[in-house]
Amino acid sequence: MDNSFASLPPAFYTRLMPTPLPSPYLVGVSAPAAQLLGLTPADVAASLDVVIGNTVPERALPLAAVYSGHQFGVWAGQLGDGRAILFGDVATEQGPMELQWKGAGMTPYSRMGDGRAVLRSSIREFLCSEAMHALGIPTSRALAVAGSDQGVMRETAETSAVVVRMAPSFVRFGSFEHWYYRQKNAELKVLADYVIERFYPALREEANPYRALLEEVTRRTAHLIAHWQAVGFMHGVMNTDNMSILGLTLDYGPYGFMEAFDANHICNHTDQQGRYSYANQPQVGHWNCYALAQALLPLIGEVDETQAALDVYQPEFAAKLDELLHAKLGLSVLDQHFDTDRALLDDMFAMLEGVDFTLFFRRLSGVRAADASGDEPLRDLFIDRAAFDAWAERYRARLRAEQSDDQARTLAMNQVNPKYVLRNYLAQVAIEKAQNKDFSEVERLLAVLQRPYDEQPEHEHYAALPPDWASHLEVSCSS
Ligand SMILES: Nc1ncnc2c1ncn2[C@@H]1O[C@H](COP(=O)(O)OP(=O)(O)OP(=O)(O)O)[C@@H](O)[C@H]1O
Repeated sequence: MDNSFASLPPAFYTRLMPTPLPSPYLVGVSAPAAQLLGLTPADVAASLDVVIGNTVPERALPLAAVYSGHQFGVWAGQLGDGRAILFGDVATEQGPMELQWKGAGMTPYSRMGDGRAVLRSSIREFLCSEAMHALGIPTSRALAVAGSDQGVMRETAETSAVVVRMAPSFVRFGSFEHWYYRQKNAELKVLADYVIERFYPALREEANPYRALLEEVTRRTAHLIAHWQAVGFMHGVMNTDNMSILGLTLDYGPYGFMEAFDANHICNHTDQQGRYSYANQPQVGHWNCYALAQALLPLIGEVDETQAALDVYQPEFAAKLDELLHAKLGLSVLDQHFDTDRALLDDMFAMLEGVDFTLFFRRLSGVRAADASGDEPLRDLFIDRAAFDAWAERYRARLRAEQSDDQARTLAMNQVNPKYVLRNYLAQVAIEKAQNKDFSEVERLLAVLQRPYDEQPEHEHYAALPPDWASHLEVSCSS
């Protein structure tokens, strides 16, 4: 095991060891994540001491990286890996993957924190990382989660856990902001060169590789957020220290999937102003790229060039979202339908208010082009049936302009509209069982979420509307 990040000068991190936890137990393993590393779940289970951070793999060089960032729009100064420890990278068929423990103890960047993560939030990160991957959305992965009964204090007493997560890199926008705000241009350049060399080698040939880097990261971020919007994912804490330089979904905290549609929904109870609401995510993504642009300005050199790189955000986001929404509706993007499609989509979102987001799109594939005979299950989701009927007629008219027949379209739509997403209450059920040492639901739920587009008749209830008690669930930054 190597640690490429450790090839950077020592100013970028602090070498340290994880702090052991007593009597660890395995909570869950992701078989596909293990497979990527050439391991079986049994191999991972046999290495429980490594998963929890009590044993450091041979040749690993554990370290905590320094970064800064804007939190809720305000410059927060130095942050850094306060509870994540990078221990090395492993070659995989998708290129080298860095491995981190999250929750493995204090680091010099822990500030007021205890360096720990609770079982609840660790299960949420584990499940959602793998669920997002299965949905086809760029994300950090999670190999395994292990727990220990060592207590940690949050709003109430909870127990500790560690997630082993993986990504080609955990470098964040805030990693660049860190050096920019300290006016350390030499370090800024070292970091940018490292990222280009390792993750964007094609950009070395560009006239201005730093401008090209900004443009590419901006494009990836725009695409990532289009994916989030299309699947109804809300990140909850889109601070610049949670924005990946590779355009991955990073840091699963108080996230949520849209249930009863409300464009202004805020999934993070701590976010009282709704800065990170569903509707605001695209704009915040742009704002965050702006913060990165500011940090890269000394390397790019020209304000106009920097602005031009940033300007790709809006058109890239709009085009990607349009493409994804068209696919969700089983429509092709055709210029001659531009205006009707715009109106069809706008009116769809207006009509969707209060309707379950995931069920709506999944059931949409049952609509037939010729008549209303396939409408029923979808129509049942609406209180205002007349409004639905009127929209469905327009949708049908538009479907008739497509080449595809109903059957082919249904199949294609079911490949892009998931049946199973990680609803908060599903995670909650798994968490409560796990808190009583029953990890079977973590395993079952993970297996369901790893095939989100498949009909799984035996797991139909995982696709159902949330129960009444779920409306009282609140997730916050506390983790
Ligand atoms: N319990 C804790 N102990 C120490 N540091 C913490 C703790 N919780 C959060 N932090 C630190 O506070 C900052 C912001 O927290 P945030 O919840 O966004 O990150 P995180 O979930 O810990 O980590 P990551 O972004 O690596 O997934 C990060 O620098 C993080 O390391």
